[in-house]
Amino acid sequence: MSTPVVRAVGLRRRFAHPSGDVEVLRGLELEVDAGQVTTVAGRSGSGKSALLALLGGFDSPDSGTILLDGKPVTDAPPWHTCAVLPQALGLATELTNAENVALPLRLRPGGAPKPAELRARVTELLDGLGVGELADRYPTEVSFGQQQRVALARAVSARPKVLLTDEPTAHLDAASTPLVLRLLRQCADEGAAVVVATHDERVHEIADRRVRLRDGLLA
Ligand SMILES: Nc1ncnc2c1ncn2[C@@H]1O[C@H](COP(=O)(O)OP(=O)(O)OP(=O)(O)O)[C@@H](O)[C@H]1O
Repeated sequence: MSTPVVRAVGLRRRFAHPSGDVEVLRGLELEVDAGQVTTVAGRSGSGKSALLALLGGFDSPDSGTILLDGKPVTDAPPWHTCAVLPQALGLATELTNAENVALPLRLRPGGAPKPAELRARVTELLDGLGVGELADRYPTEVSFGQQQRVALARAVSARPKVLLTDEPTAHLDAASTPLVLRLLRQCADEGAAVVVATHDERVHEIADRRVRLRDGLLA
C-alpha cells in the first residue's frame, strides 16, 4: 500500500465574523497519494479554498495536523515541494510571463538549470497551454484566463511533488480547458500528488479520486 504524500488529520478551522463565527472545517481527514488527481467538490463557501490554504501552509488550522511526506507542515513549503495555484493567481507583475514560469526553476535547490534547458521547459509549458506567444508580455498585458494558464505553468515548472490548484479552469474557454486537464493529468502520471478544488465536471472526469466537502467534512 502506498504512503500518502499529504495527510490531513482532524483539521478544524473557524473564521470569526461579527455576525457569528463560521466553522468551515470540523475535524476533516484527507489522504492524497502520489500519482493521483484528487478533486474536491462542494458548494460555494463550503471551504475548498480554505482547505487548500491549509494544505499549502498558507494558513494554520485551529487544531489538527497536516503531514507532508510524514512531516508536519508548519510553514509554506518551497515551490519544488508543494506548488499552489490560488484563485488570485499571484503572478509577479514586474516579471514577464516567461520569467514568472522560470522563477521556481531558478529558485530550486541545487541551482537553476542551464539556460537552454530552462528556456525549453518554459517554452514547452507555455506552448502546451496555448499561451506561448505571450511569453514576453507582462501578466497585466494578457487576459485573466491567459494569466491563469501562465500561473499554472509556473506552479508546475519545477515538477513539484504536490500540486494544489483552486478552480484552474474557472476562466477558460472550451478550447483551453483540455490543455489544462492534460497538464494536470500529466503531472500526476509523472508522480505528483495533484489536488484540484473545482465546480467543473470536466475536471472531475480526469480524477482518480473525487471527494466532496460538506458541513466541514469530506465525503
Ligand atoms: N480569511 C477569511 N476570513 C473570514 N472568513 C473566511 C476567510 N476565508 C474564508 N472564509 C469563509 O469561509 C467559508 C469558506 O470559504 P472558501 O473560500 O474556502 O469556500 P469555497 O468552497 O472555496 O468557495 P468557492 O467555491 O466559492 O470558491 C466562507 O463562508 C467564507 O466566507
